[in-house]
Amino acid sequence: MQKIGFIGWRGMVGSVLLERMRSEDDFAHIVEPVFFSTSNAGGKAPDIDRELPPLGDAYDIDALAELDAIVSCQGGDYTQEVFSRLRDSGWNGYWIDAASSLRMQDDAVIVLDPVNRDVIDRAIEAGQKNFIGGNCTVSLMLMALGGLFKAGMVEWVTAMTYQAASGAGARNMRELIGQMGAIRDGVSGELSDPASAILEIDRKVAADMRSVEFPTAEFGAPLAGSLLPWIDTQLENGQSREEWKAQVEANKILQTAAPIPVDGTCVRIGAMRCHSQAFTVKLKKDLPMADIDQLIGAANEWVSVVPNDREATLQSLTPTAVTGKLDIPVGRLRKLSMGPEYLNAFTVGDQLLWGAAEPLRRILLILLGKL
Ligand SMILES: NC(=O)C1=CN([C@@H]2O[C@H](COP(=O)(O)OP(=O)(O)OC[C@H]3O[C@@H](n4cnc5c(N)ncnc54)[C@H](OP(=O)(O)O)[C@@H]3O)[C@@H](O)[C@H]2O)C=CC1
Ligand SMILES: N[C@@H](CC(=O)OP(=O)(O)O)C(=O)O
Repeated sequence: MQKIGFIGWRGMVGSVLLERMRSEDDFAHIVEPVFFSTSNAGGKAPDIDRELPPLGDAYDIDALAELDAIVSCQGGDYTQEVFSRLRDSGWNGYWIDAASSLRMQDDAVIVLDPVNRDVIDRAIEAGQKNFIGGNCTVSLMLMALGGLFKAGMVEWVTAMTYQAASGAGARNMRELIGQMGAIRDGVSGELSDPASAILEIDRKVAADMRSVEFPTAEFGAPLAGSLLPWIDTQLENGQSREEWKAQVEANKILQTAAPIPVDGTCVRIGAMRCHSQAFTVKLKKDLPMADIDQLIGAANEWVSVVPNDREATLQSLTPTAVTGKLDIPVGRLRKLSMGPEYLNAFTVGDQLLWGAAEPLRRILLILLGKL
């Protein structure tokens, strides 16, 4: 692989990918990186400490067809528009993509190598060419609970999620902060007066959040000071599309012989870029807690078990503690009162790192023979 194209590198996921690739010196393994744009062909390529040609046109099928591999963080609309035309032109290179469009196709592998390296290796061996990053929530769940799945201990899981604004996009992150600011600004006078009545502050906050002036163009409803128990589109069976992805993608990543049920409620909360999840795991048998800790904590080099005590939890198991890091802490591990086979667990992960950019960075290295 000599010539590798990057599309969507200036977006939020693409920027995190580039940042990781620069900090790990990945470009040293790439003979000819080529950067593209959907909006600024001919513009300046990003700084990767190397002379680069101007940006190519991301819709130029002939230019794309010269590449050995393409990494796209541009989004599903772009994939829909370009991928089939490129394949129809006879292109047989590797397509690596953050978007969900191709994930469930038979000829696509969902990549999360700390969990499914065996699946990836078999696919490469078999000549498969489409390697797609998983849904952020699913990838973070499997990074956290992969040890239990691998040991065949999981009968079913419910995942109740607390998903960050970043999953909805950069504009949504801005809107969340704008909403926080609007709430604060509406009661700044009362806040500076310690004697002001809290119920009056609360009344004003609620009125501001319900007013038509409150900034909700992106989320469609107030998120700051509230939450949104629906993510992505609506399916006929009552699930949100985000909830549907949990089972289908997890089982595809793991290539399970019989599907393991995974279902729950996906909720947007006012965190910036870390998704949290509360799990109930129905174990296949009553495993001792020490064995559970061992299975979870030894599954990969990023996961760690947080002791189930208040101080450690508030110190290490929050979006604030995890943001910007590859760490996957798992805590609140205890048996539930439903019985010894019912395990409670809670995890937090950066949805732009393991949830989006990192699996793509790593599949590229695998295909380059560097991982
Ligand atoms: N956000 C997430 O958490 C996750 C996203 N994904 C997938 O990745 C795709 C990309 O998501 P995301 O990175 O959030 O999308 P962004 O909206 O941040 O970026 C997408 C593209 O928008 C263009 N763009 C237009 N204006 C700007 C601007 N001011 N700053 C930066 N880019 C701009 C860029 O294309 P150009 O340079 O060509 O103009 C950029 O590549 C998603 O559609 C989704 O399929 C997957 C997992 C998680
Ligand atoms: N839907 C996720 C983010 C995302 O982009 O997911 P997917 O890659 O499955 O479309 C969220 O809102 O948090």
